[in-house]
Amino acid sequence: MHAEIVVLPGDGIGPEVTAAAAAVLRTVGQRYRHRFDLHEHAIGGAAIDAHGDPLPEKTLAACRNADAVLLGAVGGPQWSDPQAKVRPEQGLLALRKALGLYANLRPVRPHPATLGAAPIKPHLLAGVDLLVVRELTGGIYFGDKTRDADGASDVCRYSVAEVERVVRRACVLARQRRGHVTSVDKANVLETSRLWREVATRVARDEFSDVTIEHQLVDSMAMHLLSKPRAFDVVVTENMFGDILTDEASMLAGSMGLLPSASLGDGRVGLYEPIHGSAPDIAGRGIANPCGAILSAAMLLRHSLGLELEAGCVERAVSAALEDGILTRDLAPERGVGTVRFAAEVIERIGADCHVAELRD
Ligand SMILES: NC(=O)C1=CN([C@@H]2O[C@H](COP(=O)(O)OP(=O)(O)OC[C@H]3O[C@@H](n4cnc5c(N)ncnc54)[C@H](O)[C@@H]3O)[C@@H](O)[C@H]2O)C=CC1
Ligand SMILES: CC(C)CC(=O)C(=O)O
Ligand SMILES: [Mg+2]
Repeated sequence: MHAEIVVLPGDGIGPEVTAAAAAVLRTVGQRYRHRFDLHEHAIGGAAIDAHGDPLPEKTLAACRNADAVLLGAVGGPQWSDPQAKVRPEQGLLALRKALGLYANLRPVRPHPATLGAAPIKPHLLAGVDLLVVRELTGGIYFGDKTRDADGASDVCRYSVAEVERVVRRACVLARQRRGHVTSVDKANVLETSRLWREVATRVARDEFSDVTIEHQLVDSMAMHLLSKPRAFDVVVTENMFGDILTDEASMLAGSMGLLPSASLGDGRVGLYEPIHGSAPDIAGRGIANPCGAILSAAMLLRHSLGLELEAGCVERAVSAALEDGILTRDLAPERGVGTVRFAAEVIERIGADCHVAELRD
């Protein structure tokens, strides 16, 4: 197949991890005879520096015309002045909104080889396999923001239609898994959460009789996620709660560097990015964990290009590298390898168990 893939490296460790994921995509293209054309464009702080705009027109146009978009991360202290008129993060929020990517899929499946790095008892982690579906284009991140001499405000708003579509997406995904959805809100306090709970209850009851739904308040969910993570299958929640709960969930896997994501809408283009940020504290040192970015590339192969078998090859190559004890420094501080070496070890293992002829038969 032929696919146009836009790569948005962004800031901090973004360029380091996207280089690793792009190398993996090129390898998949060569081994399985696909033509993947990768084109880099600017976003975030790098785009502010080069063009004065965190999401230049040219970048947005390229994303709209692509088959899929792979992104690293945006942001950093040099663009974080409270007085700044434009911020890198605005570029990413605007891109998600412009492409209508309302469902952010964040799978959490701790690998046995990284359990030792997780600050949670290993017996609680065996068999954990959950999928957080985070609403991505509504809520408090997108509401009006005001500031005056006395204070500031951020408006949180959800429409019925916004809740319906993301809950539907979560229920469809649950059907393909273990058939259980946990909807997370703060319905004891927030009006948007009372709406969320009503709509989620109705959608599940009226449209998905084969899916069970339960409701959890976000504060106790933060606790349950660590004390009984095996209890969850699909977790659906609003934008900010999903952002926070998935950083927490990365500790089930062992590092922020491990978790991938896919952002999908009803349109053609999907956006794929690790869940972590630009990690300024380790940027430029060649030690970032590229797993989240590489596994995001696997999600790109699956969800945007329909290449399920190739996606599986990449996921198994990452697993095989971890099983063979190849770990980055976030997981093995004393003996960990760098970003480039980890990517090379994954690339070496791609296709070890899956040759082109088998894939095409
Ligand atoms: N999607 C995006 O582009 C996101 C951007 N950000 C931005 O990133 C900047 C830094 O934010 P932080 O709060 O520090 O969050 P962060 O996710 O960048 O880093 C949190 C901690 O995790 C570590 N870490 C993250 N990714 C890693 C990886 N791949 N390998 C090894 N260690 C890793 C970092 O070294 C740091 O100690 C901010 O400007 C923030 O706005 C934050 C989250 C998401
Ligand atoms: C706009 C981003 C910085 C928000 C975030 O932390 C994320 O999407 O994970
Ligand atoms: Mg986040």
